[in-house]
Amino acid sequence: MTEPGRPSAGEDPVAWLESLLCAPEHRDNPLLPALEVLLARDREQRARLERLLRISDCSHDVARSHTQELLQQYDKQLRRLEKITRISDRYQQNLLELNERLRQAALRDPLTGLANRRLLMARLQEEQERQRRTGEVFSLAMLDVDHFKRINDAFGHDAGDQVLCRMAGAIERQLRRYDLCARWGGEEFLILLPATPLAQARQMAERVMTAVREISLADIDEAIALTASIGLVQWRPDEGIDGTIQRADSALIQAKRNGRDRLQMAPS
Ligand SMILES: Nc1nc2c(ncn2[C@@H]2O[C@H](COP(=O)(O)OP(=O)(O)OP(=O)(O)O)[C@@H](O)[C@H]2O)c(=O)[nH]1
Repeated sequence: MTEPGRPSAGEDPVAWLESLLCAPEHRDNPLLPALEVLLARDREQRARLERLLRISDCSHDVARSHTQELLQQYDKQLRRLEKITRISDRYQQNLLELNERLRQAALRDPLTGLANRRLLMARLQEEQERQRRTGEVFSLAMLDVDHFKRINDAFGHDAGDQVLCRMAGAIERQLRRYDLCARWGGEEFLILLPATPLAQARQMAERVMTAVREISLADIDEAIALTASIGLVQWRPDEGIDGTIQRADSALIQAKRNGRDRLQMAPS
């Protein structure tokens, strides 16, 4: 039950006041004009408040959608960046591989895949410096295929190339991991044997000569017998690298003069 002169539970006090002001029994009440003014002001304030709330909600919505848009753009840029990074990684990898292939090409003989002169000279330089530090000597073998021109002349240049490649393989199979065989030019090979005195180098050179004799050329011609001559030298601390190579070359010439298919050691 509503207490007389009070709004019922849950009733809006403004609605209650409006209903009181409209009631005919209050028409002559002297407070009526003042209450009507207050009521009008209250309505106006409520309307303003609602307007403000609407504007605030609206700006919230705008801010929210703006933030979402920025987040989407950020995600998109991030995905793009990931893609670019992946591509750039791939390019870098390709570039590294290309560099490595170029480096290899600059240091390798294209026909046999052996070291070329440049790589051998660099290794000889290192060996010379190492010898000065450790006192260990190295040996050098200059190997030349015997009568190679005959193979070229009889079976053609391609067959000659095949023989050179098989020579390279046969020599390398006799070497240790730290030895280095280079193609010095034409049918001439230079073998660096680090930390190897002459007597030990001689055994290795003989093994190489045997391996050369055992190369099979049956697919080219049954009758070819492949042999090589070797000039062998031990490095001397009092000479430069060129001097050592020169002595190996002289020993090789001597081996050829002595009848080929043989090893000639240079005096130390
Ligand atoms: N197939 C082929 N032949 C080459 C290559 N480089 C050089 N030659 C040939 O190797 C031959 C070397 O001949 P020579 O210097 O007379 O020597 P040789 O016939 O081996 O005789 P000796 O060394 O005196 O036993 C020449 O015919 C060159 O043309 C090459 O890369 N491929």
